[in-house]
Amino acid sequence: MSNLHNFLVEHAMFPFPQPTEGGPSTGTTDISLFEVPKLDREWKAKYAVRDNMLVQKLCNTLQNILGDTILSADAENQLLSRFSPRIDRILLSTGVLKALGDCLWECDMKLVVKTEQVADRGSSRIDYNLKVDDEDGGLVELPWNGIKLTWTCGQSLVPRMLTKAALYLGLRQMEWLFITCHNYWIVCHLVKNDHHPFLAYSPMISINGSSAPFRALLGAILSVTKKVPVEPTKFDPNMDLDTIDEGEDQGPCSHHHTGQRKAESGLMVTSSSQNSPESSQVWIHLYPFLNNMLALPQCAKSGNRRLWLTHFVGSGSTGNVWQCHFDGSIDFFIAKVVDVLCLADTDKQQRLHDEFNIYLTLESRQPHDCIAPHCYGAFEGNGVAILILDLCDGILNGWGELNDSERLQLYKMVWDLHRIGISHGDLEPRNIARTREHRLCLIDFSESKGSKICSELQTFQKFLWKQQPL
Ligand SMILES: Nc1ncnc2c1ncn2[C@@H]1O[C@H](COP(=O)(O)OP(=O)(O)OP(=O)(O)O)[C@@H](O)[C@H]1O
Repeated sequence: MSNLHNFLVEHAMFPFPQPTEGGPSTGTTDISLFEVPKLDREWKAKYAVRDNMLVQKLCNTLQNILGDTILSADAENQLLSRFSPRIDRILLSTGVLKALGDCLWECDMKLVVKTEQVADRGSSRIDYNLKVDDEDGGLVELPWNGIKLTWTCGQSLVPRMLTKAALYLGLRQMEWLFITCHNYWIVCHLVKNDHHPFLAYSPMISINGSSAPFRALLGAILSVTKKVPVEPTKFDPNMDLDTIDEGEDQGPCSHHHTGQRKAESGLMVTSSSQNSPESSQVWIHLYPFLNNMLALPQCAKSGNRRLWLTHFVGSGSTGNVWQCHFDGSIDFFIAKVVDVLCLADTDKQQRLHDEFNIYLTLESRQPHDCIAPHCYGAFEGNGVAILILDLCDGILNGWGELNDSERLQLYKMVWDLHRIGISHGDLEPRNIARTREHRLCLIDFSESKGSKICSELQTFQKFLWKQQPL
């Protein structure tokens, strides 16, 4: 018979590979500053406080909860098979989950992996979303997720990353977040408090020869599910999260493509509700891309250039797509929004720039509106880049929806595109839209390239006519 807590102190360790083995993560979570207004007051961290003892506090909580829980010889052998020689440390594999599940089992709790969204086109989202059986048999939403934020070893904790972690926690109404980067972990705790909710964060801790990261993780899970509070972090108002992104330092990605600040467009954007008081609305000033020659729609020209993102349409690998309208107008448009919060977002930003260049080419041709929705320009502001387009009625769900004349119309459209020297690069039904004038058009030029060969056209012909002659 041995003691579960002592067992964990001795065995709950991860391997410590060299940076070349696997390398640091460069993924990032998909969190938009536009989501800020959706945060409930108590979940919106306003400050960040470094707590050097945070991990230790979690380990102490775990020790208190486990007390002298005894392991039978069988249970010990079972756990040893999970923990020896080392726990598989990669969150995207199941080693950690199995080890956690076994420990919770010893505490008469069952771990259920609810959803698992693994890396998507180089951008890591939520790795795991877990549930634990609570004592009454109901399911508890487990506020723990391992996520990967862009953070290279040795880099100090940049405020921008903390802002993102705080947003992530607040939007998902979770208290704990474990950020991993190669051999290091950072633990974040959202401390809810009506007067000044804040984010407590640990210094970077190494997994080298230490079982503390795993114990802290289990401590966070058990403290929530068993409702055992962790020793509080002292509030310190020195680092104000709300003002972090203001000022001249616009972060690593800003002006990446332009190298200089552009003239302000007078355009502002928000996802705040129009019913919310002015004081709680979050507005971002927008600056046109340097090569933006396109004019805003007529309804935006009469003075008030405020853009309201009103309805979330969908998201893709480049960014989030919103329905929007200008102040005082009932004409709806589409805004394709890319977060530019950290270096890993530069890839998406580049895709938006490339897509905008395609729209510029199309807009300079007549009749441009046969191929794609009208584009009204591309802009960037604090942490975002945005493309404004005409709103279409919907997208195709499959090629089978097309009648004969639509197939011809579409084929001709792609033919025209290639004549201009552009290949779309992603001709799928989801990228074919129906306009409000009941025509078809192509959307999503984020994979488009200049093209000399027409293999895309040949493949497309096969899609449409299933290899039968025209
Ligand atoms: N002009 C538009 N009108 C209406 N809906 C649109 C428009 N543009 C995009 N959408 C919607 O938003 C979704 C995502 O847009 P889009 O495909 O441009 O984004 P993406 O990030 O480039 O996606 P992908 O991962 O396919 O490359 C589309 O599938 C469509 O439903």
